[in-house]
Amino acid sequence: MKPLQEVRSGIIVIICIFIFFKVKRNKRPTNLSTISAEVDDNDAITEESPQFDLDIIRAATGNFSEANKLGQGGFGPVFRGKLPNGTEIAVKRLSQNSGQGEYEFKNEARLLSRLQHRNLVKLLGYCLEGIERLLVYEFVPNASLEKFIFDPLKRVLLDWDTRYKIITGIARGLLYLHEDSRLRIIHRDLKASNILLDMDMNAKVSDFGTARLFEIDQTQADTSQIMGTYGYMAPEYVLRGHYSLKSDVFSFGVLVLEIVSGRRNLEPRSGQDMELLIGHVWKNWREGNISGIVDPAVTSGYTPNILRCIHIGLLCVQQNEATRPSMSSVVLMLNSQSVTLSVPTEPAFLMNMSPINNSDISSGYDSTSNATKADPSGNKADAFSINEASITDPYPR
Ligand SMILES: Nc1ncnc2c1ncn2[C@@H]1O[C@H](COP(=O)(O)OP(=O)(O)OP(=O)(O)O)[C@@H](O)[C@H]1O
Repeated sequence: MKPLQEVRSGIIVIICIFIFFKVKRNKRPTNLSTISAEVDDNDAITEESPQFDLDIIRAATGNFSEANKLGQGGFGPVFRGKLPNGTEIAVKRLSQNSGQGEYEFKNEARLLSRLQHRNLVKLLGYCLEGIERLLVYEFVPNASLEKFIFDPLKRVLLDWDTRYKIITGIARGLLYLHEDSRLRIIHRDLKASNILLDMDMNAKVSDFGTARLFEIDQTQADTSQIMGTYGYMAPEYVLRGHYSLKSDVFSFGVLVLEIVSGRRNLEPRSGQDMELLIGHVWKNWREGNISGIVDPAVTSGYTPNILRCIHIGLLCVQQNEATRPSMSSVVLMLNSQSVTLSVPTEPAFLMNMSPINNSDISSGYDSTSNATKADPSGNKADAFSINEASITDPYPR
C-alpha cells in the first residue's frame, strides 16, 4: 500500500508542478517588454529593436547629406538612406536641443520597435552613440498626407476611394494604439504631416515622439507641458492641459474633415477673423450645404459614404469629450453602414481667437508645415473662446 501511496503523491506533485508552470507561462507580465505578446492578428511579433552602428547609418545616408534630407521636424531633420541589404530607410536625427532626453528617446525606440501594425510606420531600430541619437524607420515612399491633401495639384490625385482608404487606415492605426495592445498609447500629435502614405496610398501613422504610455487603468492625465499642434489639439488639452484617448479622437476628427474638404482646420488669413474648418463644416452641415464642405476635387458626387465621414468627423470634434466616440466605435461606424450614428452636438470650434494668438500663429509657421506647434514650455492659450451657438436643426436638409 505504501509504495502505491508514494506513487500517487508523486503523480500529484508532478501535476501540480506542471499546472504551476503552465499558469506562469500564460500569465502576462505588465511591463513594456510584453507588448509584442499583445499584438492582434494584423501584427507580427518583433524582437528587441536592433541598435544600429553609426557608421552604417552614415554610409546609408551619404553622411546625412543635404541631398538626402526628407524634411525637418520638430525634433530634428529626417534623412533618406539605403542599408547594405537594400532596405530603404528614413533616419530621424534628433537635435541636441530638441528637448528629448535619453529617456524619451529610448521610450520611443522601444515602444515603436515592439509595436507593429500595417497602419503604423515601422521603427527598424535606433542608434545612440556619443551625442548622436537616431531613429531608423522604414522608408514610406509617398511622403505625408499634408503634402497631398493641401496641395492644389496633388489633391486632385486623391479620389474619394483613396481618401476613404486613408481615413479607415488612420482609424485602424489609432485603434491599435488605443486599444489593441496591452499598453494604451495616446499619440498626442496626430496631424496630416504625421500620416505617411505608402506606395498604395495606405495611411501609416508616424511620429510617436509625443506618445505617452499608459497602463490599462491610467487612460488620462493632466500635464503642465502642452505638446501638439494648434488646429489639431482638443480644447481640454489646450485650455487645461488635460489629455486622454478622446484628445486623439478629436485630432482624428479634424483630420477626417480636412481629408473630406481638402482644407486645413487652421488656415491663417491675415487681417481677417479666423474661421476654423470645423466651424465651417458645422455651419454648412446644419444648413444642408454639403457642397460647401466637400473638396471640389472630389468628383464622385456626395455619396452616403462621404456624408457618413463628415458625420463621424463631427462626432469626433464635439466639444464635450465624453460624447466623442472611442476609436473602436469609429472603426465600427466606418465599417458598417448599418450602425446608426448619433446626432453630433456642437463642435469645439474655437472662434474669435485673440490678436495675440493670431500673430503667434502666423509667425510660428515653419517652411515645411503650416501647422503650428504648441509651446512646449506649457504656456496655455487662455485667449481661446468657445462659440456658444445652439443647435436648432442638426440634420442637413
Ligand atoms: N518614415 C518616413 N518615410 C518617408 N518620409 C518620412 C518618414 N518620416 C518622416 N518623413 C518625412 O520627413 C518629414 C519630417 O518628419 P517629422 O515627423 O520629423 O516632422 P513633422 O511631422 O513634419 O513635424 P513634427 O516634428 O512637428 O511632427 C516629414 O514631412 C516626412 O515627409
